[in-house]
Amino acid sequence: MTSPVVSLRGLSRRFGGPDEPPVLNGIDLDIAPGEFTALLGRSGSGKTTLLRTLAGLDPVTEGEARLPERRAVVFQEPRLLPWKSVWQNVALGLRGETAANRRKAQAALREVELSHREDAWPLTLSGGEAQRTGLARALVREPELLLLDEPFASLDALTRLRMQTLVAELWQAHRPAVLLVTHDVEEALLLADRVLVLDGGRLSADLPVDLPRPRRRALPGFNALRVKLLASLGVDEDGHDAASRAA
Ligand SMILES: Nc1ncnc2c1ncn2[C@@H]1O[C@H](COP(=O)(O)OP(=O)(O)OP(=O)(O)O)[C@@H](O)[C@H]1O
Repeated sequence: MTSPVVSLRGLSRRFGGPDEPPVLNGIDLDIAPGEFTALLGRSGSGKTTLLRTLAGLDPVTEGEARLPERRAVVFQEPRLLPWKSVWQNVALGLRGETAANRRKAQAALREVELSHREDAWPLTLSGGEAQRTGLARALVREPELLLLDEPFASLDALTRLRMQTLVAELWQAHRPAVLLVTHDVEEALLLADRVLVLDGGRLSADLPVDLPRPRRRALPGFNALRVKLLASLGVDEDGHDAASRAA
């Protein structure tokens, strides 16, 4: 087996004192090069905390984390610098607005279909355009690990569908390992090879998604996986809390 691009062993993270339960509690996880992984879990289960550790933004205080050098993150809000143009924001991924980096930024903007907005100011962009700029800024680094923290959550439904397709295409073209944090079970199944569920500080499910690509909701097996994942999140098919229904 090729060696994993990410390897976590016994990773724990606590924010409170020693009496507080840890947010992450002894996580073991390997992610293979090029693997598309989705991370689900209830609100407050620690998804962003895990993503920030993989991004190298938070220190590892308990356990071990082996991470690749080239990592890039796209957050829910695009976090663009308003005083820099679109291409200059993309070039931030490269450190330095040289002619060569400008060409790389332009190539990344072509890939996210935003060439026509290269000189625009971030405040004039739509939500979808801003997120595509964020994606271009991540891609331009040619990351081995691309971390996506609910990148479509604040977009309207149609833009969200377009962005999901774009991310699937970019992943197939560049093949970084991806960790996508999402609340959306269908989004996880449309994009990922593997879905993890975080619960009580541990990975409570690790489900392979062996559906053919391009993915569609109408594929045989899609709904069965959806129901299985919802169950591992403690929700039944209609969105009811399984525990409260059983009571
Ligand atoms: N810097 C911090 N200081 C103190 N507590 C924190 C910090 N960051 C996260 N937490 C706590 O850790 C827990 C997990 O937070 P996290 O944001 O990782 O959850 P999440 O699964 O991403 O939630 P959501 O789905 O609502 O975004 C929460 O209880 C949160 O309050």
